This record gives sequence, structure tokens and C-alpha cells, in this order.
Amino acid sequence: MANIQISQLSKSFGAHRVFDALDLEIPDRAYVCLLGPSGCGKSTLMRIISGLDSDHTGSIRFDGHAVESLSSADRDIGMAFQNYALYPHHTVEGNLRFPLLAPKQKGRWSSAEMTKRVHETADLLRITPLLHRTIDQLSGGQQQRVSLGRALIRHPKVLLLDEPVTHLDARLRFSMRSELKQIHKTMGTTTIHVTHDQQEALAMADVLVIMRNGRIEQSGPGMRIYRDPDNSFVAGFLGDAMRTLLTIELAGEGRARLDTYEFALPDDLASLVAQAPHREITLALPNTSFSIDPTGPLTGTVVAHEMIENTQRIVLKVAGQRIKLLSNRVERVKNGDGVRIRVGITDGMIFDKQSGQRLRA
Ligand SMILES: Nc1ncnc2c1ncn2[C@@H]1O[C@H](COP(=O)(O)OP(=O)(O)OP(=O)(O)O)[C@@H](O)[C@H]1O
Repeated sequence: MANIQISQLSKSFGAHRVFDALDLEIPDRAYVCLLGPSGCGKSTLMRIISGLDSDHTGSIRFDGHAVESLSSADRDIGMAFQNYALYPHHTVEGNLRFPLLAPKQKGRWSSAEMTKRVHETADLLRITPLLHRTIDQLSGGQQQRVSLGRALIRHPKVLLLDEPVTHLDARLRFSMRSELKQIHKTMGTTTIHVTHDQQEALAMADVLVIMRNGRIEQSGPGMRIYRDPDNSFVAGFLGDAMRTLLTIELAGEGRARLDTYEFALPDDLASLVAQAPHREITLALPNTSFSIDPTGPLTGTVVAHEMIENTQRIVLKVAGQRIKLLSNRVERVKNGDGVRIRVGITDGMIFDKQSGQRLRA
């Protein structure tokens, strides 16, 4: 197992700079999720760690040893990327055995040891009954497990998983996630898992790394980041389903304005706005802060609505901004309806609008 240290990493594709002096440390045995919007550099970072990309500057160390001069095969890593890359006409057993037969591995395992590894790995992933089937006779979920088995069979120091469960249906995705966590618990391999799914990252990561435009916006335990985001991007991206971010204007003396509605900020926020560098701030509120009320001070238009179990989710447009209301009470609304909205400002967080930085006590 290994800790991974990335220092001063820079990488460009032509004139497009993806990373500029990026630093990241991944602790030994951690399960790390890289989370960020499309194009932020997640897959490029995985390719660099794996050794598939060598056209960059900076240093990559596994347990303090520089690996830049090592090829992928010599880095002691297992990789499972989203297109599986299995041999479709070979059996599951043949695909699992393949990494043990690589030229660099010659003489490392006897035939009996290889067979033992294949069976241990198949047991771990619960694919033993499939060993003699060819890949093209398997479901997507089974193929994904074989792909994972192939990544694990050499007991690598580091496991790199790029969107490993993205293409599975919801039920399989859920069970594969817990299998992955169980395997990680059993083997303790330092694992880096790329995803753009917030719920998946929160459910799986010991360490969550949130990226945007080739930079790390925040890293640490997922729930801690969720509750205590450093900036408005992280607050919005990680809390998309649960939080609304609104631009409001400060009106002096602890008061603020949203459209025509002027209101007093609660004491905890009022004391913070004194240090706000600009008049515009971003206020983040739980989606449960909003309710439809004929006497409410704000006017909005229903843009979308749905029921999720016993909860109603209504998206409203208010003065060009979106409010995502969550309610246990079922409101009879349809798209395009004009409604009045009440806001309860509790558990709010505020951010400077321009820099996005959190204003803290
Ligand atoms: N081979 C390439 N040539 C040119 N630009 C590339 C190449 N590969 C990636 N890029 C660019 O580098 C940036 C980072 O891409 P990358 O694939 O790492 O993002 P990502 O976060 O993995 O995105 P996604 O979630 O969509 O897979 C993007 O702007 C992308 O367009």
C-alpha cells in the first residue's frame, strides 16, 4: 500500500493548461474520491498517476519514491477505467489471469499460484460461477466486476478507478459501491475513485477531493466539507440537492435585499456581513427554509416539481434566481404557476459574491 504525493504538477494540452502547480497528498490506505464537474481534470490526473501520461512536469511519489521514470506496468497499480477494456472473446478466467502473464511478471508466479489468485479474486468479487463464460456473455455489472478483479489480482499498491459504477443501473450501482468499500476494507489498497456523482462521493470517500478547472477547491472528510464548505462553489456543487444559493444585496445595519424583499439577517450572519468586502453576497440556505404561503413576501414562478417519496421538490424562479424548495406538505402546483414564498433564514452561510470565499466568524 502506498501514500501518494503529487507536487507542483503542471500539464497542458497545446495552449490549454489543465494543471498549474497542483499539490495533492493522498494518505496510505485511504479511499479517495475525486469529484468535480466535467472537464475539471479528473481523468487527466488519473492518467498521470497511472503513468499513461508522461507529458507533464512536477513530481509524483509513491511512499516517497519518485515514479515519473517508471512505466505504468512498473508502478504497481491496478486500473479499472469506465470502458472496462476486457477481451470480449476470452473467458473471465483468461481475463483475470492476463495481468499475471505480463512480460514484467514472468517467473513471479507459478501456475498453481496463478490459479489460486484467480480463484481468490473471483471469490472476493463473487464471480466464481462465471469463470468459464466469455466476457460477451456477461451483463454490464458482471463485466465491471471482472474489470475490477483484473485491477486487483496482483494486489497492487494503488487502485485507480475512473467512474467504475457510472454505467450501472441504480440498484447495481448501489450494491457495487458497498462491494467496493468492502473490498477496500479487506485489502487496504490506497484507492482513488473518480466520479462526478456527489452522492456517490459522499457515500464512499474517506477523503473527498473537490476539483474545479484543474484546481483543488477543498479536500477532507466528505460530510465535514458538506457542512462546512470553504467557498460558494463547494457549497453549491456538493449541496446541490439540499441547498439553495441566492445572490443578495446588503442594505446596511444587518439588513439585506432580495429583489423587492428587504429583511433583517439573523444575528450570526449580521455580525459577519460587517467584514464583507462587497455589497453583493451569496446566501446559502437549506431548501427546507422556503415554503409556499399566500402571505409570503416573495413572488416566484414554478419551473419544475416532483415528488420523491414523501417529499415534494419544487424549483421556483424568483427575480432571475432559482429557489429549490423542499417540503413535506404537498402543494398543488403546476409549471408556470405564480406563487408567494416565505423564507426562514436559519442555518445560513454567506460568501463574498465576487471571490466566492466563505465569510466566517
Ligand atoms: N487528449 C486531449 N487533448 C486535448 N485536450 C484534452 C485531452 N484530454 C483532455 N483534454 C482537456 O483537458 C481538460 C480536462 O479533461 P479531463 O478528461 O481530465 O476532465 P474530467 O474532469 O475527467 O472530465 P469528465 O468528467 O467529463 O470525464 C478538459 O478541458 C479536456 O477538454
